[in-house]
Amino acid sequence: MSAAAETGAGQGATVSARRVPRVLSIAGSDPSGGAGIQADLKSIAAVGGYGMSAVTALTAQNTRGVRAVHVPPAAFLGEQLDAIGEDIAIDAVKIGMLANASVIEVVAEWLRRTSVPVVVLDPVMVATSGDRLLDADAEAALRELLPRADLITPNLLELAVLAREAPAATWAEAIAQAEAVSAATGARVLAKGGHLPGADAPDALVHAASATVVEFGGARIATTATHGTGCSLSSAIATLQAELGNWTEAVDEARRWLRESLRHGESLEVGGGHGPVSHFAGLWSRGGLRTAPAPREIEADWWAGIADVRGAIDELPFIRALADGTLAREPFLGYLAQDALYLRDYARVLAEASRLAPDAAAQAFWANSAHGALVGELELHAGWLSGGGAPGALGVPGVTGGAPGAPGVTGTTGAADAGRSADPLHAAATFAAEPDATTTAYLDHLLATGARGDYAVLAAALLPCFWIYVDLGERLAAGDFGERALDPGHPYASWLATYADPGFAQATRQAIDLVTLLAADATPARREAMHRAFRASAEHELAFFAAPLAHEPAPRLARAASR
Ligand SMILES: Nc1ncnc2c1ncn2[C@@H]1O[C@H](COP(=O)(O)OP(=O)(O)O)[C@@H](O)[C@H]1O
Ligand SMILES: Cc1ncc(COP(=O)(O)O)c(N)n1
Repeated sequence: MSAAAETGAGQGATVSARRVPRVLSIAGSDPSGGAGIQADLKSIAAVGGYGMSAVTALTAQNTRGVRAVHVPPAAFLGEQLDAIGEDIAIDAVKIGMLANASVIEVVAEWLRRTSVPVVVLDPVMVATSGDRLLDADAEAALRELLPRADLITPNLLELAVLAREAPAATWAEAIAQAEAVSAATGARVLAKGGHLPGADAPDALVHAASATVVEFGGARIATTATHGTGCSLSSAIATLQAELGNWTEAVDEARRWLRESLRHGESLEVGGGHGPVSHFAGLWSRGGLRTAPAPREIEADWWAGIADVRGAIDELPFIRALADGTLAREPFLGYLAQDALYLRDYARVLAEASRLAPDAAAQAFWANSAHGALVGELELHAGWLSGGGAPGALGVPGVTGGAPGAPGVTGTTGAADAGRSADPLHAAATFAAEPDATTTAYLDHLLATGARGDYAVLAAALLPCFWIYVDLGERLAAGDFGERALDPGHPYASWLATYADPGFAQATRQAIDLVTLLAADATPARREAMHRAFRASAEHELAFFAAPLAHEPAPRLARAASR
């Protein structure tokens, strides 16, 4: 019982290689983790980048406020920047807290001699708590740095300072100030409405050179968790701009991510002041937290997990006698008769997998397997069961290692077939037997798994029939069960050849790849259900091989007399 399937187009196991932007944050440290480089690294990772950080200053702060600031010698920041820049290609830089004029000078000098495709500057001056994060006398130096940025992301108060005006009282005033700053610096300016009164928290991307203003509307989210929103937004935009190459799309996507993170911030229960946003809330809920094993690991685990079943199959008198040619004709024909019945329904279940398959390649694979099981393998069975001559001379029926899409059968296999039924499916003897309890149990398991409609679980249940047979066939053909199995005059040579066929091995490889890829992508619970179905089928395989030489079939239950 195996699916001698033709090799249809397989389920590719490759995951598309997306370029992960390498993003550097030049910013201050917030030990409470909500703002500064800590927020930046989380944000970069949350939107799909690889984060790096060069620390400008150390703050002692929490969600309630900043207690102290320590600025290491600016030259040491230069050392950090050189260490990173001399080794790593940087796709984007986000600049945050700069603390004082000498820090700004080091950053400006580094930017002058480093080519970075994306520079986002968040002109941090005052924390959400109201504490100063930039020396008052450093404003002039900061102003000189602005033209080096591609995008500047000031909050309302910072925008007013940069525009040398009073803080905007209306959104229209904020946009006008952003236009002025953009015109003066050449950079795009993102005006942010987080500090506006009212029910809305809009942002606007302003570019004076192209006279464009793109507004992003959005209702204000009722939350106290706004610590680090500016840091988080600017690093997310830098990352997304490196990936998407489009400022409007980058801002739009970053805002959607930030709003989702804002909604979940309070649930973190961090601190008694303005808490942080929950940077990974969306990822956690959509992707889960558990690690997933790779397909190759699943393959090794599942195979090792049925080592007991495989060992028991190897020891079966039926397999031993089949290998050394001492198996009597009766149990062999009994086995083939049950196998023919099995294959007929197995093909139905393969067809059900084809019906449920989510893509055309998998659909074709299962359909080909169904065809191969019915037509290809049954040719062998029909030859024997119809009493046809010496099937050992038949060669390999059914399994042709042809191109994808080619039918998985050989109609006839030459002169040696003479005397055999031309159409095995119509040969009266093929399905003449009654299914015994073992065959019925295996088929019930497969048919029920198919009826439950979970494609991944069904695919896992179908796998042992491929895998155990191909493994057995290959080891028999390699002489692992004795040299006699290699003898062309072996009485069951046609059976041995069928399951050692390279086309069958190739189809089995595809089935393993397809199932283990599904398992790797599944939730842990679903993967476990797949594994249970796989294990159950393997146990049925053992029972199926044991049945022909089991001493006595289990006594039939006496029917209750009906009145
Ligand atoms: N309560 C809120 N609801 C929705 N968005 C907000 C809220 N608070 C801030 N934002 C958004 O967070 C980002 C940071 O804005 P803002 O708070 O103005 O800057 P900063 O953190 O630099 O002071 C902006 O996109 C702003 O619209
Ligand atoms: C080290 C550091 N950098 C920046 C901010 C600004 O935080 P916010 O984004 O809430 O304005 C901060 N509080 N601490």
